[in-house]
Amino acid sequence: MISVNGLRKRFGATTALDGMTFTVRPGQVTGFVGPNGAGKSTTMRIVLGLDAADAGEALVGGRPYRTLSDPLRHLGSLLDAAALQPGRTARNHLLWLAHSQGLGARRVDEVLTQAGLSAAARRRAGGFSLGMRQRLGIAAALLGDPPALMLDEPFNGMDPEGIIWMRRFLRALAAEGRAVLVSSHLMSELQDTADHVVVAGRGRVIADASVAELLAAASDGRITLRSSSAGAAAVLTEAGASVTPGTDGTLTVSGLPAETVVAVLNRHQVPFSEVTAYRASLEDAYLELTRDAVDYRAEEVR
Ligand SMILES: Nc1ncnc2c1ncn2[C@@H]1O[C@H](COP(=O)(O)OP(=O)(O)OP(=O)(O)O)[C@@H](O)[C@H]1O
Repeated sequence: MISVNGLRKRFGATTALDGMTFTVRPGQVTGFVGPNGAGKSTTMRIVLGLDAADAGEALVGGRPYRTLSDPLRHLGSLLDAAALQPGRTARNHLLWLAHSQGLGARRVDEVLTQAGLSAAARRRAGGFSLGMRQRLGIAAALLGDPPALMLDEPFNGMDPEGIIWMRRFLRALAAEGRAVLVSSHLMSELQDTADHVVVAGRGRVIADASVAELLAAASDGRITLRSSSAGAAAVLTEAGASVTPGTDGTLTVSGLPAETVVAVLNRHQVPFSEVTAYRASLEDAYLELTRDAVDYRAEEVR
């Protein structure tokens, strides 16, 4: 288990962390998302003892990371997949890490297989694509067979096949009972992967909930329907609903139960089809939550 309690951190005039607090539970993939500058990397660096917090604490299995005598057996981490010696082969890179922790070559070969890198084990890591470097980073994180994993943007640079592999792999690691924290810019990457999501903004937690809860809140009892009649939006608005036209000819309706929507359209003899409960995506939920916490946003195109 990883717990982050009231972390505060300033860099000069910038407040990077402003009371960041959350827990990463065993047996779950916890997504850690938020706009640029939300404080995700700073939080992870503090968990690993690479930065010192001004206040608060971060614990791994109940202890500060710096006090662990064999840390790779407690927490595996991937912060920067590009950080490796380009001249070393993948296997030698892992052997070097393994020896520093009293782990043998057999474990190195196991994690190379797990990460799908056996065939590339004797190639120089400097020639690896970003996706392969991510796999090598994951292999390194797994060396000590730790109960907790913390991965910063592991989907970065992965091709579609790699993304599917990574999703399944993270799920399997959580199913083995590990606590898995995964940061990402793209909420969509975490769909079908994360059980739980911590949304950060401006150095603190904006939402900390299960994926099911987030989706239910963002769906908010809305329904969608399809109608070719221009009158549909008008009669529903008049009946008290709020209506948003979609780009695909659908209307999203909120503020009225489905039965009332159907009754209103029938009463006004407005043709319609496909009345369904609106299902928000994780991306929708995220955009709604972070609307006020984004530092940099492109001007809307008019
Ligand atoms: N070493 C540093 N010196 C000065 N400012 C820093 C430093 N590290 C982080 N910051 C600032 O702290 C804030 C939080 O940054 P952090 O990298 O933790 O956010 P993030 O959520 O990981 O962002 P991103 O998604 O862009 O990686 C930002 O405003 C950033 O500019």
